[in-house]
Amino acid sequence: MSARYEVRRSDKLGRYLIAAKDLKAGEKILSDEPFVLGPNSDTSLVCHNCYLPLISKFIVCKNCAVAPLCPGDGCPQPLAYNWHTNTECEFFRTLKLTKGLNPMIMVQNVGSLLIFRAMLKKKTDPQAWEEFMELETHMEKRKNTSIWQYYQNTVQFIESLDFFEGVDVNLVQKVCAAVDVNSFDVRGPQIPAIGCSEILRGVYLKASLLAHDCIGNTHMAINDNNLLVCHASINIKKGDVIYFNYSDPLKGTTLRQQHLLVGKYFKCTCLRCTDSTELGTYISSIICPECKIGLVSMGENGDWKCNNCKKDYAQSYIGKKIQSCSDKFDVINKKDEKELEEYIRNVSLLLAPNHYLLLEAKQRLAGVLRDLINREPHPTKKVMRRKIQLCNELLPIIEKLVPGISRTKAITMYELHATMVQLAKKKFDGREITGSGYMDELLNAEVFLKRALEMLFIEPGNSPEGELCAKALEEYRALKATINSVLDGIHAEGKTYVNAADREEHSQAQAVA
Ligand SMILES: C[S@@+](CC[C@H](N)C(=O)[O-])C[C@H]1O[C@@H](n2cnc3c(N)ncnc32)[C@H](O)[C@@H]1O
Repeated sequence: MSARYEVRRSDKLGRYLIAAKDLKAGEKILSDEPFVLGPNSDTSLVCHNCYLPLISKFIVCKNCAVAPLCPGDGCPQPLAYNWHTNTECEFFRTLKLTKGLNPMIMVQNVGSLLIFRAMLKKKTDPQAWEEFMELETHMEKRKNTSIWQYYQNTVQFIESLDFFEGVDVNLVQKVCAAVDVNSFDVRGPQIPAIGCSEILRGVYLKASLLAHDCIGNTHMAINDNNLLVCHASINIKKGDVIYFNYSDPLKGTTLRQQHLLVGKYFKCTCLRCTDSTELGTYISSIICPECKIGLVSMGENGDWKCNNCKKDYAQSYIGKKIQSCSDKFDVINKKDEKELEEYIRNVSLLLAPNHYLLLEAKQRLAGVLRDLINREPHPTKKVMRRKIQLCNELLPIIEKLVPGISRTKAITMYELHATMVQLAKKKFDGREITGSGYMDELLNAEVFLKRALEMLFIEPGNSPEGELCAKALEEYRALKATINSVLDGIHAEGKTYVNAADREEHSQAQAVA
């Protein structure tokens, strides 16, 4: 396989990747095993072998008598990886004898486990360690700031172990910085009986070289074995920079920039960040309090201006208005349909129609309605119509901000198709639409399901999205069968089905004649 990317370096980006050849949307660019993976620094106790939370009790590894592990039958099998490796186990045994390392010290310092394991690589995998040490750390910007202070406990813990020469404050802080600047969120193992997972952090040496842009051109997936696979999300031309969006594309510029500045230490100057309308979505804008017609957006100097009456507003004034909408969102019950509807109604009077707070509320509401439709034996058409409306409102914005292959887009399209099919069936069963009308609606739904499937196909099989892909494929087969049987029904009545577009064309031609 010829190389798909090359490493380059610039003053602005440091090292970054470019396409070594034209890459098609959906084409694999790289795959990467984690250099290190572990819990966040603010974690509660987790099993040192599988990273499942240890809620009330644990056992201690029989060999080293140090590592806290899953009680009872042990870690759920099969395990993707044993994080408490033989090497670490022997190492802990030695530290127990020489430095008095014991399980309680590990319990107290579980937030430093990831850093400890990264440092252990210096002994166990010196070549990967060298590469890890080359990663961007922004050490100078971190020195003596609150983050430096925050990691002092980790420094003390690692220093107390004194497990190899040359361990000092700067080295431990550098490892903490390399993890902070370069790690990816990774879904931990599923917690039995609850079904959800903790979020872990993983450093991937190849993938961490990807530069950021708020309109990325890649799609990243990490499977249950923690393998990261990066695909092109749109066509990328040879020589183009390969970008990954480090931030949340459905947040406004101020929030994205804050996240990048605080966590990654740079100010993003991408096309979206320098466009006050954010590619025409007005995702951060509010309705002008003066003329009530225009939208007020933030210009480059940080001041806000209405695009209709041109009135200027101070950042503090607009900031307060958005903050009050955000505070209201924080306190509502996001599982309650009525509360979400009321929130959407109220803030729609203040915020631009695609404001990120409204988008989030609409995404939540679509999820609540999905659960309601799936739970109720006879969901109403009103609920189905509302869910379809929400998906239709969300999709064009997602399309603009995350062009090409996107997980959120795929899931929204899948959800849209599912409810379109359910609603069409209900209307057909209730004789509200004819066989042809039913066919029209099923074919419309099929378009969304096909597009969702095209995107879901690259998701790893052993991930929730991969499972959704398998489910969507089943539903695609079922939809095809329904379409064929509806078509048979039309033919049995001695009629032929003409699709909606052709019917329209035909009636226009007749009108002209
Ligand atoms: C995950 S690392 C990427 C690899 C890094 N360039 C290196 O040489 O190790 C993230 C860092 O890359 C730089 N970077 C990435 N994208 C950038 C961008 N769009 N503008 C400025 N700096 C960027 C920043 O220094 C950021 O903290």
